[in-house]
Amino acid sequence: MAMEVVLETKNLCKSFGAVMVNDKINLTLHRGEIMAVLGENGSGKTTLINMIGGIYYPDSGSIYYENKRVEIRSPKDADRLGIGVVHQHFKLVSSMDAVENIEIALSDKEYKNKADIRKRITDVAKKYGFTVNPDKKICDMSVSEKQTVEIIKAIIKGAEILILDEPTAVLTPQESSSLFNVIRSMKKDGKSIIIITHKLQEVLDISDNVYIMRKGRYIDTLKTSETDENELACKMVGKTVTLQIARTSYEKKKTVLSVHNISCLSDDKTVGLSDVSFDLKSGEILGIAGISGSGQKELCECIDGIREVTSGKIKYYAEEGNFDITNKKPEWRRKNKTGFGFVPEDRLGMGLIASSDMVDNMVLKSYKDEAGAFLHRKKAADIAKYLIKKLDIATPGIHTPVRMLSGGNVQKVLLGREIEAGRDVLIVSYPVRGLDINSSYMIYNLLDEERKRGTAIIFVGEDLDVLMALSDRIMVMADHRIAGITDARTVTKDYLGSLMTDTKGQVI
Ligand SMILES: Nc1ncnc2c1ncn2[C@@H]1O[C@H](COP(=O)(O)OP(=O)(O)OP(=O)(O)O)[C@@H](O)[C@H]1O
Repeated sequence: MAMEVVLETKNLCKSFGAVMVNDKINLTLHRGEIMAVLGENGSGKTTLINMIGGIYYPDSGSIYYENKRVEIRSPKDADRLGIGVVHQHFKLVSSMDAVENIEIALSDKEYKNKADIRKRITDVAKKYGFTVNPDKKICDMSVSEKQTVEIIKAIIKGAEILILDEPTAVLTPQESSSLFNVIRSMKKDGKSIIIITHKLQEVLDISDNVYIMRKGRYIDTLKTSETDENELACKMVGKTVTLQIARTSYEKKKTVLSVHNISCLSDDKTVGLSDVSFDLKSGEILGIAGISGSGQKELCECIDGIREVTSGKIKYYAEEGNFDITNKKPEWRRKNKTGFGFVPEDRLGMGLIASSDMVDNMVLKSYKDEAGAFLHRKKAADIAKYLIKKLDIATPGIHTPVRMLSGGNVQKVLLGREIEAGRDVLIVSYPVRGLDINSSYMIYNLLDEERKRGTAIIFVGEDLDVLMALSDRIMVMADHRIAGITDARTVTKDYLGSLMTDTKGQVI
């Protein structure tokens, strides 16, 4: 690796209120280096890149670009220096196509001509191995395509340093590996990359060095080729962590949910689900595997009552009696106490109010049907306190607005709320996206505890090893139908992989 230093931070400090979230941070990035930044949720990673990217201004300390001290007071300053940041929430105009989005992002007159921009996009795509349609509207693009536009935009704006904040959290494994190929060709071209990711396997796969933070402090920089998952996890958390998933065998008592031949439409009115049937028992985790977009989202939404089922039936067998919940709206479900815990894959639709604190957000979900405003607020406050302890949520307290929490901690609030609602059925889609490795295992073990309590769980996941370790059965979806339902204890990864690409819909 070339040893030329491109970026250096010296003693960078940033506090929010009384909390020091970056404490004397020194980081050195070399030309052509891929540096992974690793740290638990709330350890200060995003804050650090936000200072380098001009979103926050440091309280003290300095930043050097190519050995010259620089002032980065806005994202425009960062752009001018050649620092491009791709945030988790993309900054693109949905109604415009890629060319128009890049056009408005450029201050440089040279590229203001649409044909020039289109050519620049295709040149960059060709050079680094991206696939992109410059004339496609952002609203019609997949998450991965939108991310591609963001990265191309940064390169066209002249980025020599590219900073990616959890870029793979929203990508399928296949999309992640194409992104990594692009990152490798950028490195070959002399660009430097900082990547934040919680996935240790990715850190080992893509980076040259790993920069580790804990509770706002710098801990260590490790050479990737000389470390492993266990060392990374321990350095990050500050103690030995066991990366083990419990799977309690539980005698399944009764069927709680029965899905009979359901079909539905997708958002774009094509097939969303085709003739899907299965039963779910109390105390069972049914893992759902499949290439993203194979009907998992539609299935969860039909069961939760927020997507219309066009044919078929969904039945819920509760203590209080049997209910046909097909196409029953959330209000009806709430009134009849037939609602389920639900963590959808689209986090924005999860019903958290960013400006409210944890207590109000707890009240939102479950406790408003109970008598007495004071009582249910007290109960919600108790649950908020319990969750902070149980899930190790980093927050100054139960009355801090949720928007002030780090991404992973917001996610823990949501997950905790849905799990603690104590419903008979819990549906979780990609529950550990954005969570650090320690918190991810905390969640797996919490799901196991729920199973022990008799909760019936639908767990949509992407990591086949985790699905195989945690679930009782795995249902594989392909092409919006069931490709197979297998015993998670005996199935092989290869077999699951073959079902994921099977479009014949053969139930085993
Ligand atoms: N605007 C803000 N106001 C108050 N506190 C904030 C603000 N932004 C971040 N924080 C706090 O700073 C701490 C560090 O947050 P940061 O987002 O940098 O963590 P992170 O390491 O990126 O976490 P994650 O992995 O969950 O994304 C958190 O405790 C968070 O609550």
